[in-house]
Amino acid sequence: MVIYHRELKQSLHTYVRKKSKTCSNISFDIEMVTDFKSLLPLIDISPLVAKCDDSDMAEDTGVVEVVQKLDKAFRDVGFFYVIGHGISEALINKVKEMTHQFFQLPYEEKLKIKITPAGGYRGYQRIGVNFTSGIQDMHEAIDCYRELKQGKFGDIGKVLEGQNQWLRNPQEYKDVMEEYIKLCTDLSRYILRGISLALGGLPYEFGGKMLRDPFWVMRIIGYPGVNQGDVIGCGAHTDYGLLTLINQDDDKTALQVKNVDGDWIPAIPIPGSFICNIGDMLTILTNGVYESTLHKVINNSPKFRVCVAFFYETNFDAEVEPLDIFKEKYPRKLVTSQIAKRVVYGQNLINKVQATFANLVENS
Ligand SMILES: N=C(N)NCCCC[C@H](N)C(=O)O
Ligand SMILES: O=C(O)CCC(=O)C(=O)O
Ligand SMILES: [Fe+2]
Repeated sequence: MVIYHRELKQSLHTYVRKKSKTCSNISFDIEMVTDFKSLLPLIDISPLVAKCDDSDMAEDTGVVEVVQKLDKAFRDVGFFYVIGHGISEALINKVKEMTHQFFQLPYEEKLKIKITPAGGYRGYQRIGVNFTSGIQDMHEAIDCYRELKQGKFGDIGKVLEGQNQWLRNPQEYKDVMEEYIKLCTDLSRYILRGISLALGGLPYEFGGKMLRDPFWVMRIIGYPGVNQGDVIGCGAHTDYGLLTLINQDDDKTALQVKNVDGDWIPAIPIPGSFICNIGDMLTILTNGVYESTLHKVINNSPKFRVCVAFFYETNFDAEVEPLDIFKEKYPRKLVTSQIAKRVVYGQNLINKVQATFANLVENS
């Protein structure tokens, strides 16, 4: 069952607009916006961003409040809206505008940066190339990965070696996206510090050897509009890494998140926000305390929808397993989880990529 309340959406938007007009320091009370059953929680993380590099951040009352909200959001839903993140709404919007422009180019033009296995699975894929659980996804996309130094990770790394591909159309697309990636990387690191505190650790529990040199993935996605019925834009899945930051179009609701009761909650867009969610590697590191949540995309609007998803990951060669501190604090949590208890991040990623693009043949 999909819970979708027009009134709820209306009131959420009015609430956000009113708040942003009346307060310069926007602050939300999560409970006023959501009950965790029909809408995702919303957290203003500005105190965390402000104090992030202070050694005494854990004593700040603003930080403590954010941390409590993060803990509740991640235990109950695994998803939340991030506001007060410090990335300008102008940049967030520019990224989406340029992405719309890219997808409007003629097909032949987009094919100039076509994804191939030999090119490290980087670049443009037409609608229907991507599969989730064996079913075709109705989206086109550009896939990008952090640069992998040739030979650094042996045979595992080789699969993803290649250059990210960009058309000079729109002109400054590459530069804007690279700036955006940098800011998203920083923001993810800040949120991770909050998560570390939320789990009862020090801010830097995730600074150890698995996370010193974090990998990242970015998917620039376009979902065609439809005139009737539900078309699966992306089938139900959990994300593979640590944290995901989703930047989606403001004017259509398409992403749906499964809640604890098994209902699909619509992730109604909130302008200027990111949606942040947990990936499988965080589930393993936290010994299963924070579980990655199933989500899917159905764009049933007649308009083309874009989403830019940034995935913040561990080191490429990290052997990911529960951190000792969380094993001690939360024993036996992972025993009940569906997720493996130990994986090599890069190998796990490659298995996913190869399954997703099983039908992609060289030179097609
Ligand atoms: N890097 C991430 N998380 N990408 C998410 C894509 C999810 C769908 C993919 N076809 C799959 O089957 O997993
Ligand atoms: O389009 C969206 O809103 C989310 C896409 C997504 O879940 C993914 O690429 O992993
Ligand atoms: Fe996802």
